[in-house]
Amino acid sequence: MQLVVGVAIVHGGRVLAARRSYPAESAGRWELPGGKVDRGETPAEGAEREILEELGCRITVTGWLEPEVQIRDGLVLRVATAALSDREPVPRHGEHDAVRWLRADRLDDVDWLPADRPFVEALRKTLGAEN
Ligand SMILES: Nc1nc2c([nH]c(=O)n2[C@H]2C[C@H](O)[C@@H](COP(=O)(O)OP(=O)(O)OP(=O)(O)O)O2)c(=O)[nH]1
Repeated sequence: MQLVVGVAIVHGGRVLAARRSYPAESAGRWELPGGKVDRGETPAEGAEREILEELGCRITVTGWLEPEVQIRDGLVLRVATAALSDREPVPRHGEHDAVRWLRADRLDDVDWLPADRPFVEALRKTLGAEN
């Protein structure tokens, strides 16, 4: 079973969503940036490494959201909440072609990947608690 970590970076009462540029079936849809946790890495270490690679910024994992969602055979998604530790995230390496900071009342504005949808209500609560 391969674990994928999506990271809900929360800052100023908003969460960062990223638009995938590939593969074709996911292109144009939105996700929480992150990726596959490597062997020998904790999920939090994987989250911090993927965000540094994809967005060029450091984060600190602050918690985990329920539930755990099967993306497809052999691939499971967990979502971490995280705080920004330094500069603003900027997409690099072409995996994402846009990012947006969404407030609680804007979470439905983007077309989330199916596996991310079960997390939207938990995200709304997390952001509501920040305000
Ligand atoms: N990162 C991320 N991936 C997600 C989310 N929701 C979702 O279905 N996925 C899927 C898309 C991909 O099929 C898979 C993660 O692959 P990835 O391409 O982000 O991971 P990676 O950077 O480690 O990938 P790789 O190129 O090394 O295979 O999980 C999400 O919120 N965040």
